[in-house]
Amino acid sequence: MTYSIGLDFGTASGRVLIMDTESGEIVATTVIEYKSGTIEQELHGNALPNSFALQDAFDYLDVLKQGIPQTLQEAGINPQDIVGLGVDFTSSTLVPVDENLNPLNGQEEYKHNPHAYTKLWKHHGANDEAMDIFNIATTNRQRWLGNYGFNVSSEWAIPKVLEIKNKAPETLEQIAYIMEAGDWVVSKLINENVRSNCARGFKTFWDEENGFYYDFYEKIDKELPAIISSRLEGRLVKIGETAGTLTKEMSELIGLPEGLPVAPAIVDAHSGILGVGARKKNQLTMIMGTSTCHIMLHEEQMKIPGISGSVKDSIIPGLYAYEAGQSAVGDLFGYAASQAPKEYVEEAERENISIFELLERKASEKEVGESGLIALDWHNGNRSILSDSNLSGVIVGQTLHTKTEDIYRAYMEATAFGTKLIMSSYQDWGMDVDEVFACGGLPQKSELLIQIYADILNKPIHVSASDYASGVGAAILGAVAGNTHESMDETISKMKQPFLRTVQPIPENVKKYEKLYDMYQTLHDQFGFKKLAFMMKDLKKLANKESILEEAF
Ligand SMILES: Nc1ncnc2c1ncn2[C@@H]1O[C@H](COP(=O)(O)OP(=O)(O)O)[C@@H](O)[C@H]1O
Ligand SMILES: O=C(CO)[C@H](O)[C@H](O)COP(=O)(O)O
Repeated sequence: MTYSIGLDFGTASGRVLIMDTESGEIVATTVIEYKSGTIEQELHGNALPNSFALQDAFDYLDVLKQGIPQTLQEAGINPQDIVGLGVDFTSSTLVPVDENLNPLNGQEEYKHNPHAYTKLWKHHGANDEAMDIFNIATTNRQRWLGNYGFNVSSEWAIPKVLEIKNKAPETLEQIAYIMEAGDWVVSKLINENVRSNCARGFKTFWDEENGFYYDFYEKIDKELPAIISSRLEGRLVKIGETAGTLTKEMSELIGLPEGLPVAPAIVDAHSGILGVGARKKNQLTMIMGTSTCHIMLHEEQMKIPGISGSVKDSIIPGLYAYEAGQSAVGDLFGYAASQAPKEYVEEAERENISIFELLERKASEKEVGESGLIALDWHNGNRSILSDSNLSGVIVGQTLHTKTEDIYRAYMEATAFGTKLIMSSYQDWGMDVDEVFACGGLPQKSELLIQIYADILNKPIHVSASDYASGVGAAILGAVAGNTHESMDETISKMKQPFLRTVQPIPENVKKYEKLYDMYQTLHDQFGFKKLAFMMKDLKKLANKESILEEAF
């Protein structure tokens, strides 16, 4: 028997999976929480701006050093039977490193310097830079931003690099490479600076044909082209290929055989597509966790406003993958749960259930529309379709009778309405949505959530049996790197996870939600209007799709 390892690095933890490459069985898993978590309020006693979300890359190494031996032991298998290893990671999560690929924050003199730390995908410290880049693109928006939804997000790599240049130029001098965290893990494993086409295509203004858009960088900042070519270049490896093999040093550290094939890193959400086995056009996959990503596959590239991006060969060789997303989903539910009143906390304790479970049960007892609330889920900004990290959350209709569970349910509905808007954008551009898949940590945790999504999208939703779809995807790429089967397609067929259940829309709820969706759209357009109006002006000129845009917005 042969096995493959998937390393899935999420927002709060890293997960190690060992999978049987023939049966697709997940033989063992380990979850390692990041010791420093997300560093948001203060760094070693110094306050950080609200927009900051940093991590300590040494925590990722713990996932390798502790997680892999622990999982091997639990699986009770011979490490020599492991044939490959794959890595997926959140993105754009950037690690600044020195010449030896060591994170800069590990050096004593940089311990207190936020710009020496990993900037997590949801770090919004580059909001001003993103807006500047968006404005600078005016002269050639179709070419530079066309494959990026005609927009710029502070969650992407280039604004974050520019932020370091603007706010900490002396630190930038000491940074040898700025790496996507997934590329960094792979590079450490094989001891070579390699970069995957997946995150690069989605987060850096790059495509395979033209490479980095150096003419655009030049317009943004005269020094940027040199910064990018020295700090972001590296040997390019494509999804489906092998990045390299495990070094002796790493082999001794993590207990896997020297020379083990390692796959290039894939963005975590994208990896989920492989895990559920979505391979055809017209399949929409929602990867639902701290945030949600909505991925579509298609054989053509279209410049769709408000969609985060499209990249060829980034998940399935030969197809374009489109990504859209919502920046706060599980995070928003976590925030709502943290606001629960004392009597709810006590009730949950008495019943020995989590606050999530208590709120879900109470919210399930409510009828659609009963609370009179409508919310906008922009508590961590809006990724799609407005791409504005400065936007904030809204809840209307509160009265003295509003209960915590009403708000909790309104937030769930808001995320589903946001997903409907994203799905409509795909449909407006000619991508039918025949099937909807849900994976990630959330779908299994909340039945109510998936029912609300089925009702609001008016689509049956197939829920993955594994809450580790992204890790499964990484293990699939590990098996592909190890040449386990004839083709990538065959590897996916053997290792993808089955569906746990299909949730059907309830017709009565569908009707009620249609009315609420109209209200949601009004609210969405009112509060997102400023940025939208700005985009509309250019998009009308560029995209020549006036009627569709007018309807959609
Ligand atoms: N029962 C639950 N209902 C709703 N949300 C939950 C529940 N349990 C955890 N969450 C939220 O799910 C998110 C974690 O999702 P998960 O997919 O496990 O992790 P990641 O995003 O790191 O990959 C957290 O933001 C948390 O607040
Ligand atoms: O932007 C991303 C993908 O492009 C992030 O990786 C993602 O949104 C964070 O993932 P998760 O919610 O699973 O932690």
